Amino acid sequence: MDSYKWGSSKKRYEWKKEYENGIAPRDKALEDDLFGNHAHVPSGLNFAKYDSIPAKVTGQNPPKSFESFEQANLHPVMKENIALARYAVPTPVQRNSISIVTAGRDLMACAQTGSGKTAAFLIPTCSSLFSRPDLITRGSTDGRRPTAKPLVLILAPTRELCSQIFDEARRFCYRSMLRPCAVYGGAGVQGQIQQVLIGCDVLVAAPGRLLDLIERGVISLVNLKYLVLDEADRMLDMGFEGTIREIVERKGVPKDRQTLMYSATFPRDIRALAKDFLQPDYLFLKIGRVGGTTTDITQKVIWVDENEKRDQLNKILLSQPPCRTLIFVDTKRAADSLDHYLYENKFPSTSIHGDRSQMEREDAILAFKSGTCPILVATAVVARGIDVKNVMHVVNFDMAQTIDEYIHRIGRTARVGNAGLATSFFNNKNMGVAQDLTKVLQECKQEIPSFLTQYISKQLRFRDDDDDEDVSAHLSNMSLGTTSW
Ligand SMILES: Nc1ncnc2c1ncn2[C@@H]1O[C@H](COP(=O)(O)OP(=O)(O)OP(=O)(O)O)[C@@H](O)[C@H]1O
Repeated sequence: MDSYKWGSSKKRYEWKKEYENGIAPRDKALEDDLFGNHAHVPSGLNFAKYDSIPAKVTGQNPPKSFESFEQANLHPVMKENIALARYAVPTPVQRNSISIVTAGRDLMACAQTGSGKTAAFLIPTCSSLFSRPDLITRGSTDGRRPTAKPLVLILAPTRELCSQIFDEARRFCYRSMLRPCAVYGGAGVQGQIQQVLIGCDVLVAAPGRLLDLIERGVISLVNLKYLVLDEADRMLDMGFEGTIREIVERKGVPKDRQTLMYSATFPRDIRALAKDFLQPDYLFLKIGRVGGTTTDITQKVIWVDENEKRDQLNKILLSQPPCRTLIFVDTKRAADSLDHYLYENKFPSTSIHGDRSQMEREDAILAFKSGTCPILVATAVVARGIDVKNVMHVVNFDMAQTIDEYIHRIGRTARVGNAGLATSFFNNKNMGVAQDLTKVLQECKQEIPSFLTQYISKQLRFRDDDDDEDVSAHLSNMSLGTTSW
């Protein structure tokens, strides 16, 4: 177990004092690890189409966005790292987010899956700190127990997502003084403590493990400059809200930090709740529709009764050229059982769910990424944020129970302008999502199967897509019981 290489202990650039008066040297081996082909998700033919998606900023005096990374007011080292990552042009969420964060404003941002939200917060926050060596602290030398004092805290809902954002942070902090770290449950806590005590300026954390390390006195948030909630609507829903409040409101987080929130979906009631954490003059950015998806995904919905699902899946997998396929099921047991079935039928599959040990979870993602097991059976644990190149097909073996969950799941394919396919098995058990699903299919001009035609709307209206100032009004109407949808 000790010799296992956890995601959180991966190598990062180690700044040395002697670099202070010059330029930090390159580290060729690390550069290959961070920016080599294996780490690169090439943008697709439809990348240019991002420009046609309307971007809207709501709030007082928003700063102007910019056209190219060159025009943005970024540190030269950050510009080099962006070039190494092969990002030629910023996506719309990056253009707007970088200028808003650089202008010192709080932000709630909503943009489609796979459109570069991670870099939209890492680039401006880290870049602004590259020129602030005065803020960086390292363990005390006076014999007292050292405490890590991060300047940037990124909270994310799953261990896999923390590990992935940590990888991005290792890229964007390359050749800088900032040392990124990740803490999340399941992985060896001692190794994580060792790492944060060496130096921890950018911390990617799952809420539970972070709270534990704050309570042990290993991490203190008193120096925080930026608080980022990735998958913010998930971080503020019932499962996490209490822990987030505990961390943000009762653990010494400075009131004058900047707070940034990102997601592809943002239900109106959660947006209203999110205001508790934002400055009153925060800006609300939406690229396209809140909760919308990309037209680069071909969405197929087919009727399949429960007892026919396995046969149907078998047929689909055999009828398509072998490609990286992610299959979602509802429960941990279903994941185990379907993985077993596929394995017995000689498909190269593996599976991931919350009852697996963290070692098994990291191994499953690695096998899927490397292509050793190009079929991954998963529960919702990888529905959000996970970015694996060339996922060509997402199958909802068990249909998602909410439209937002559906949007995140199918968003594992067709990332950064690539095309992808999502096939959903639908039957009597899924009628609860029929109306919202039909709207999404209509909006994206997808084929609507005969069993959904009764839900076709003459006028498409989406309840989460109003601008942010409407949210409070909506909530008070709701409490009066006058909401009509
Ligand atoms: N400007 C860019 N040019 C090219 N590729 C980019 C650019 N920005 C981001 N990418 C790549 O796009 C992919 C998707 O980015 P990211 O995971 O941040 O998307 P996201 O919007 O957070 O998606 P999700 O909502 O699913 O979490 C990543 O592989 C990232 O490296």
